[in-house]
Amino acid sequence: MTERILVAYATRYGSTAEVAEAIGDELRKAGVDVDVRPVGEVQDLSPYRAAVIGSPIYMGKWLPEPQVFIERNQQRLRTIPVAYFTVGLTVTDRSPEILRKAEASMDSVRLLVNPVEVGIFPGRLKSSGLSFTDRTIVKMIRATTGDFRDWGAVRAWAQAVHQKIIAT
Ligand SMILES: Cc1cc2nc3c(=O)[nH]c(=O)nc-3n(C[C@H](O)[C@H](O)[C@H](O)COP(=O)(O)O)c2cc1C
Repeated sequence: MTERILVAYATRYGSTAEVAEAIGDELRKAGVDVDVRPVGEVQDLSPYRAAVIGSPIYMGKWLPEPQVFIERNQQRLRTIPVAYFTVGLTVTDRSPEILRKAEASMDSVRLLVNPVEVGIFPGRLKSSGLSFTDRTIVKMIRATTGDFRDWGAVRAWAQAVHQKIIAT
């Protein structure tokens, strides 16, 4: 079987795409071929030995695209190791309650395909470039803007995922 791994992601403002690229880089360092793709561009899963799929959280939920992708491809995904990652701002606070809520954003996809690993990472919120609706929500909830991504944690997680994949 091929050693190629897919890292597929959804993003609205690019921060999850960069997390996906960092995961891809780390897997490449471990010696595997990796494709990092927006989930909407993935047509065929047959080349892949494993898949890492991630989304940012918006209003407590994953974006729809990766959920639809997992639902559509659940049969194939159930035959290979799959890992999920979630990017959100609340999880800069690593308290159990906050992490449990962030975990809940993956409940529906976990029911479809059980992952070998999950990762929850702090993201980035920019003050400019947001859609009108998102800007309004950010103002309303007085969200803190900034880049809280922890590249060390992302890379360590990618290494752990690689270990799980080769052990499966
Ligand atoms: C309108 C809006 C709603 C958000 N809702 C949540 C949320 O419910 N939980 C959370 O942890 N982060 C939330 N965030 C923060 C995003 O998950 C974070 O900024 C993420 O890094 C964005 O990813 P992207 O740049 O790939 O789109 C929200 C951000 C916006 C703009």
